[in-house]
Amino acid sequence: MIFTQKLQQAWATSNSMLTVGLDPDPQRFPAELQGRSDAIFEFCRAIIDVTAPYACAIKPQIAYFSAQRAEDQLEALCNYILEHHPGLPIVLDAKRGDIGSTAEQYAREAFERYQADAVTVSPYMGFDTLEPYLSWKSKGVIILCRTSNTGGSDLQFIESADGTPLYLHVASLAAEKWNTSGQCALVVGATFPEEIARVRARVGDMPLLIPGIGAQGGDIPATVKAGRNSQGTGMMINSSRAILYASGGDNWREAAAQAARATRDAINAAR
Ligand SMILES: O=c1ccn([C@@H]2O[C@H](COP(=O)(O)O)[C@@H](O)[C@H]2O)c(=O)[nH]1
Repeated sequence: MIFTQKLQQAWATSNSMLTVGLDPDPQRFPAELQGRSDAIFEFCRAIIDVTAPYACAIKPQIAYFSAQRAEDQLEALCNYILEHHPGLPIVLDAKRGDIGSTAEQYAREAFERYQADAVTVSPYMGFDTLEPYLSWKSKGVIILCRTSNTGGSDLQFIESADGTPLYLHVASLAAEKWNTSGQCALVVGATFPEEIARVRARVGDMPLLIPGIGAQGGDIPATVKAGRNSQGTGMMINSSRAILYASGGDNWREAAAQAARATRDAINAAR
């Protein structure tokens, strides 16, 4: 199934726009998993199982796996999601960006090796570097636009002669020229609701991946009001650490489920 269709179905069936981020940090794992060689897989598998009812997508951040030499565990997790939660889109957060020949390999890594439904990419090397991802016609290409970190303004706020900031150029290009597959989406941070609203005004109903609630302190009602599309959906609002590490004690599974449900409910209350 194509990415946007799978996402639409997930929004509807889960009644949720929460994306659960997988940023597994072994130093923060519960005692029962310490020292196990499969700890990353087991931690993330449990998190996926308990939060899936409240989520519209799962977003593994690849650095947390590769830094631990745990790419095999990420592969196993993606297989697990496909088998046990087939309706949940997998968004591989890799923020790739390189010349076309290398981008072809990154696209194969995301879509063949990890069987992701979508991958995050950087737009700053231009359209030819996005084409290898776009040639996978059913796969989502999620382009960095207005990131959630404060330093994002260093470049993304640079204005062209007509006063348009760079992040809005990216939004316009993504909506008007680059979306050759119809599967593009944009990353905009929940820490900047005003910019979310400006991006939404430029891109119609295009899906937005919105990190920055939870540990980064983004405001949920402001985010939802700024980012919802004409259908009242259109967002994958990501929370990682606030869900993964809701408790470091024996009740970590229940605490993660509770955090995911409360976040889903807070998002829905603002719709
Ligand atoms: O602008 C961006 C783009 C990506 N991220 C990623 O989202 C999660 C956020 O984690 P939290 O624990 O919920 O803060 C993480 O994987 C980032 O790499 C982002 O934060 N901002």
